[in-house]
Amino acid sequence: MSDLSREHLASQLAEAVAEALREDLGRQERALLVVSGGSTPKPFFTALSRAELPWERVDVTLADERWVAEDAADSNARLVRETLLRGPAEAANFVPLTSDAATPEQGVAEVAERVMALSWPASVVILGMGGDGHTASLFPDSQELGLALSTAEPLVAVRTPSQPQPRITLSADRLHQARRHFLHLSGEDKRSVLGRALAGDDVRELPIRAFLACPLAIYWAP
Ligand SMILES: O=C(O)[C@H](O)[C@@H](O)[C@H](O)[C@H](O)COP(=O)(O)O
Repeated sequence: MSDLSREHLASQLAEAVAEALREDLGRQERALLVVSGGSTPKPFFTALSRAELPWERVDVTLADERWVAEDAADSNARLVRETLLRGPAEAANFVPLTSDAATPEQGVAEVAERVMALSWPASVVILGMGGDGHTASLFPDSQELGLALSTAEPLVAVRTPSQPQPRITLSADRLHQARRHFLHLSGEDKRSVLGRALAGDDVRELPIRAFLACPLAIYWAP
């Protein structure tokens, strides 16, 4: 693992995303940025937070979220608040994907209203990928995967044996509603999984495949 190359990749991705936001803000009032959570994005979020742009006109939301309190260690909202919404980017408008409801099934309608009020299509969607080929919370072992891949609804509550927490995720349809898609991943294991995904077409086996047909800028470092 080369930290330097991952840091460099993160900076390159941050520059590309900042440029995309500037471009859209040059012709519309607001721009929507949809980001993924997990561990990979941290250096990217830090680099992007330093970008000089009219952040007060940028809405930021998540591709998915664990249904946990926003101050929980594994909250994606906490990750975004602590690493992206700093410095210049602190002025951005962050829209989290959780509510006070006890479960994502009870909270999904309220969160969907909040998300639908944003300025779609998004300027940018940043996807990550897990070792099982999931992206957002489109997990191959989730009983809601078929729904999340086919519904026109913006959000789906997800439970999956491979994850300790219930989740909420943007649907594949909603994640496709963006002008630009980026896939940010690192390491040899994920490169190998991506290679398998590119060589096949069964989306339910490797859900990242749902995004490999559309223009997708892949940012990978060892
Ligand atoms: O909530 C999440 O965990 C993410 O949205 C998820 O889809 C992530 O992108 C992958 O699981 C990769 O995570 P890592 O970057 O931690 O490998």
